[in-house]
Amino acid sequence: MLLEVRDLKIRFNGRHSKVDAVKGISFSLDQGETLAIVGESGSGKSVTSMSLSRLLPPAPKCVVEGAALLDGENLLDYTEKQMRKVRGKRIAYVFQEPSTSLNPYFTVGAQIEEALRFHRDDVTDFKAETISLLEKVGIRDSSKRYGDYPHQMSGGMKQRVVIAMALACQPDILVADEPTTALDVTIEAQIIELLRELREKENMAIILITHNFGIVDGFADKVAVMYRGEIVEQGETKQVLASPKHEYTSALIRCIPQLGVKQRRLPVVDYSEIGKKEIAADA
Ligand SMILES: Nc1ncnc2c1ncn2[C@@H]1O[C@H](COP(=O)(O)OP(=O)(O)OP(=O)(O)O)[C@@H](O)[C@H]1O
Repeated sequence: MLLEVRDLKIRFNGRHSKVDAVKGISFSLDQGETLAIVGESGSGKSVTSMSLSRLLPPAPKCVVEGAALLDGENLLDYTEKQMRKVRGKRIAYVFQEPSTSLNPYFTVGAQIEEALRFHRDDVTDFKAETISLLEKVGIRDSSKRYGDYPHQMSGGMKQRVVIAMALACQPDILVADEPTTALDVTIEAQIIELLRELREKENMAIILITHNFGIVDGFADKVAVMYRGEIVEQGETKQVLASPKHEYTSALIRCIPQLGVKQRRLPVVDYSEIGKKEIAADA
């Protein structure tokens, strides 16, 4: 088992209030496997993924309990120095908005090279490796685009550059947190296709965080559905899609737009209907 998260709890302590953002969740990930964490805004998906690299504010503002075992070692017990060897190198992130991950004052080539210099002792020709990474993520004319600044690229291209930066570190786990939300639908499909290809070529495990069940089908091996800080259902994607056990999962699946099916408007999730109970087997 590459990653095993056990009874993870995350609490934010404000001056006047406390938020239990994650209430004891468990999941696991094997090498080369893809897990999708699906849920609506505020359900605790991002803080879960950020806790794995300890990117959350320190205690007492944010208290994280439980265990996140990477190859059997609990990341939550790591010192800051040990953690620096995990970030990027073992767990890398691609966030929603590529512009926030790129520095506008440096060329994309320089930014990928910086990641290589920091994380890879085996590379000697940084420029050549950068150009080959740009090619790998599907950027045409990569030797020319190497010298581009982020503003000279489209949103989809910038997200490809961010993915190249993540790949530069050869991570075991790539966390893609809503990687296509800021992009239009055709570009979304291309980025998901790129992640699918890379997973196979690089044998990376992927955690895809999304509110959109539509991009999970055919991409993720397993899915965990989060609702208000809890995983209400998890399992093989095909199984969950074919016969969801929880009302919230069914509601999310009903929101996937279907090609050829005319819908005046998307269904609305009716929260009054969502309890802890599972759907009856014959429902
Ligand atoms: N730094 C913080 N301080 C206080 N509360 C926070 C902080 N970060 C997140 N939270 C709270 O934790 C909860 C879970 O947030 P999280 O960002 O993980 O949700 P999410 O499911 O990823 O949603 P989104 O897709 O909108 O990012 C929310 O109630 C949020 O307000």
